[in-house]
Amino acid sequence: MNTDASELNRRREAVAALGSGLRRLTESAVRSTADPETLRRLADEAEKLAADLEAAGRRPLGAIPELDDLRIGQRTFSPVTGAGHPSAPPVIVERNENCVRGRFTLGFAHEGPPRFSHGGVSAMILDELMGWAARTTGSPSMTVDLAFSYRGPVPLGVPLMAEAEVTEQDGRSIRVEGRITPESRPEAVLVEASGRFVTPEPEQISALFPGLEHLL
Ligand SMILES: CCCCCCCCCCCC(=O)SCCNC(=O)CCNC(=O)[C@H](O)C(C)(C)COP(=O)(O)OP(=O)(O)OC[C@H]1O[C@@H](n2cnc3c(N)ncnc32)[C@H](O)[C@@H]1OP(=O)(O)O
Repeated sequence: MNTDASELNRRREAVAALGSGLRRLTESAVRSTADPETLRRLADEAEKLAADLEAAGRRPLGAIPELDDLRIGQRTFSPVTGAGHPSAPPVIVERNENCVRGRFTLGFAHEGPPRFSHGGVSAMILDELMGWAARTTGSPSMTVDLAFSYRGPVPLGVPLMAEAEVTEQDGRSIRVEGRITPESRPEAVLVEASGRFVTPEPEQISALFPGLEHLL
């Protein structure tokens, strides 16, 4: 495959366009009040679209998409930040020296209590952003311990912000704090998180991610 810069850009734009269409479809599906005949007809069309995508080529388990850069948290198909993922908000991330900030709006696809986010969605967003904050130390790491306080319900359809920062590093262990707030009221903390991330030993990296060591 030709992977020069303009070809990668064309692919990136096409992946984002498909992701955007699928997100609209997902949102429409979970809001739909259509009759059973309409739903059955659309289900058949969805199966055909899936078969077309499968026939056009699929990456094997563990293969990193050529659009990704794991060192900076660029993951095209992440369920949190991926422009190509059908249920990612997606969170748009800015990285700074030892912290990251993400902006996003949640929809019906992320609903828990009526009108509010599912608690697991907030947790998933914080886990990923806190992981990328830990990565600002220069070492790849994995979540080993993560605790949340849900202080207020997280509204759907409202611009939100998630922030994560490294507060301590001791050898392989990195402490990270995170929070979700409304974008317009950063002082109103809705979810607070505190976690520990551990850098696997080189032999653990080789065992867990064979062949990917140079990408981490
Ligand atoms: C990398 C590329 C990513 C690249 C891609 C990243 C995408 C972003 C994703 C966001 C982040 C995730 O979700 S990551 C996915 C979720 N996480 C995981 O699957 C991790 C599962 N855990 C593991 O595989 C393992 O715990 C390792 C490999 C991380 C570490 O194993 P280990 O080396 O045997 O650990 P061990 O020596 O026992 O412990 C090391 C230190 O951590 C502490 N520790 C260990 N486990 C825990 C624990 N559950 N709770 C508290 N503390 C713990 C120990 O007390 C010790 O502290 P001390 O005695 O030294 O003080």
